[in-house]
Order: sequence, then structure tokens, then C-alpha cells
Amino acid sequence: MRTALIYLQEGPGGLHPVCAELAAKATELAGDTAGVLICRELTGDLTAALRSSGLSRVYLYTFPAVSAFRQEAHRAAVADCVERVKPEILLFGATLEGRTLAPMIGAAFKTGVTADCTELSINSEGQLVQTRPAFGGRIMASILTRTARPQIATVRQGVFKAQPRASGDCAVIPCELPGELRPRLQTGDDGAAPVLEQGRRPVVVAVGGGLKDKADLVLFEQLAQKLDADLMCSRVLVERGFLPQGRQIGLSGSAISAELLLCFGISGSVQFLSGVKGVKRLCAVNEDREAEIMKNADYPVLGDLYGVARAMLAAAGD
Ligand SMILES: Cc1cc2nc3c(=O)[nH]c(=O)nc-3n(C[C@H](O)[C@H](O)[C@H](O)COP(=O)(O)OP(=O)(O)OC[C@H]3O[C@@H](n4cnc5c(N)ncnc54)[C@H](O)[C@@H]3O)c2cc1C
Repeated sequence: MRTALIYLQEGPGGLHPVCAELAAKATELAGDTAGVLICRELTGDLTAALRSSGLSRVYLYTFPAVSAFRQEAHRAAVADCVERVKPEILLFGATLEGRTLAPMIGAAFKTGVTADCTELSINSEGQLVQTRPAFGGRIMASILTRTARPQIATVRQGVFKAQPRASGDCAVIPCELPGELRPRLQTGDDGAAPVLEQGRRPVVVAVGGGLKDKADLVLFEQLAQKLDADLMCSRVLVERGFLPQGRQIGLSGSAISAELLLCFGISGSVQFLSGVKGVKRLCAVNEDREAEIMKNADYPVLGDLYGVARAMLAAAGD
């Protein structure tokens, strides 16, 4: 029987939402589905999330002293789990954690990784067909990992639908890392900085090429702070060195699924828009009424991005 293993990432109140989406897809792809979870301790929230995941079992690595994502610790645990389970398929959410780990595991097992898949299926030869946009989104490529195993793919949040289940059985198999890594990890000091994920708050403020100067970011940082929002950007601002790549939305950045996205001075390229498909409401501020983003916005605001941002700040009581 084919086994699909999913990397389970902790999230607010249990697991990251992409885990339930991957679990639902894995059930379609394989008769046997399992997860690998790395955490400080198995909390009640995590246990509840595992029970409703539909996975048959979870391999649990507890690092009591490691409070955040540590790439060396997490890589070692996932690699150990892959050795034990020998899955045909290994899926990661396209989160910062998933995007960091998938290529490391791919390299360790000398197999391929397909990033940001938009569809996964099994062909007549039992291989995983990994479909994703290529050439800037102009074609869809179907990629096979012909011989090496596992077949590894990352998938962004919102691409597949979660299938909420009634609480069921999910066996928890406690695992320990073999070798010298263990004592070092248990002290919590593997030397790596924790990775923080951006763009997960319900409101996101995004700035783009319309921003003239790096110093102008202050206005949008203030607005984001006032709205309790994450500040994100288009690729142009990463290229100009205004903001780090971790804040980029789009095909080669993060996909977000905010309740409300406020875009300032962003044209709405196909690459940018591919990262906002999961957004519930989009407000675009642009001085060009013909800009693509204005056609895609629920609330198009024709005007100068600085003037509108100042007016919003004033309305919010600043
Ligand atoms: C393979 C590939 C991957 C890519 N991946 C990404 C990606 O992940 N994310 C991404 O964003 N891009 C990506 N790009 C780049 C993408 O094609 C665009 O170049 C980019 O999205 C443009 O960013 P922008 O709309 O912010 O800037 P611009 O195209 O410069 O648009 C600026 C907008 O601001 C408006 N504006 C200017 N001044 C003002 C003002 N004072 N007030 C109001 N409005 C104003 C203008 O009317 C314009 O619409 C990728 C490209 C390729 C080829």
C-alpha cells in the first residue's frame, strides 16, 4: 500500500491550517497516510487537531527546550521519520518551515522537490503527478519524480480543501532522534535563529512599486501597526532592498489568505495576484484606474497612495 507522509507544523490553536488541507489531499493519493510532528509537548489543542486530521498515525518528536522552528533539529527529525516510514509521497505546506525543509530532505534522499504545486494526482503507473505553474504562470507543468523516493512536493495554503472530520483515532508514535544530535537539540541551542512567518494576520497591508523612497515605509508601518496588520510587499520592493524576501507576496513569495488585504501602489501582475487568491476582501489604492489590480479589487480606490494612507491613519485615530 502507498504511504503519504505529511509534515505537520504547529499553528495557532493546534496545527497550521495547511496541514488539514494536505491531509485531505493525501487521503485521495494514498491508502496509508501519516504525519510527522515536531513540538515541545503534545498539547490538548494538538491532540484534538490530530484526531480530526484523518491521518492514521503521527510520528512525534518532542524537543522540550526548542521553542521555535530550528532548521537543523527539524531536518534531522523529518529525515529520521522518512527513514522509518519510507513513504512514497512526502508533502509539506509551502510555509517558511516547509520551504526550508523540503529541499533539505530532497538533498538528503537524493530525490526531487516540486515547489508550490497547484494540483497533485496519481497517474496510471502509480506515480505522483506534481502540477505547478511554470514560465511566470504562462504554462502548467506536470512533473514526475520517476525513480527516486520519496516524491516530495510543497503546496501553498488554500490550494486544497480541508475536509473537516469528526474526531477519530490517530495513533501517536513517540520517536527519539538517534546519534549525537539529540543532546545538543535538547538544550535548545542548535545555533539557528527562529524563523518567523509573515502575512498570517487577518489584515495585511501591502506596498509596491508606487512607493518612491524607503523612508516612506514608516507611514505604512504605522498604518499596519494601527490596524494590527502584517506589512508585506510586491517583488519590486524586495528587489529595491526596501523589505526582505520573507515579506514578498506572489508566485515567488508567499501566498496569503487574509480577511482583508490593502494594496498600495501595486499594479496587479499575474505573479502578484497568484499569491492573493485566498484573500477574502481586496482593497487597492492606485492612481491608475486601468491598473489590473483595480479590476480585481473588491474596493478599488483611485488616488495617491500617500494621501489615502494618511487619511486612513487619521480615520483610525492617529
Ligand atoms: C518568474 C517571475 C516571478 C515573479 N514573482 C513575483 C512575485 O512573487 N511577486 C510579485 O509581486 N512580483 C513577481 N514578479 C514580478 C512581477 O512581474 C511584477 O514586476 C511586479 O509584481 C510589479 O510590482 P508592482 O506592481 O508593485 O510595481 P509596478 O509594476 O511598478 O507598479 C506600480 C503601481 O503603482 C501605481 N502607482 C505609482 N505611483 C502611485 C501613487 N503615488 N499612488 C498610487 N498608485 C501609484 C502605478 O499606477 C502602478 O500600478 C515575478 C516575475 C517573474 C518573471
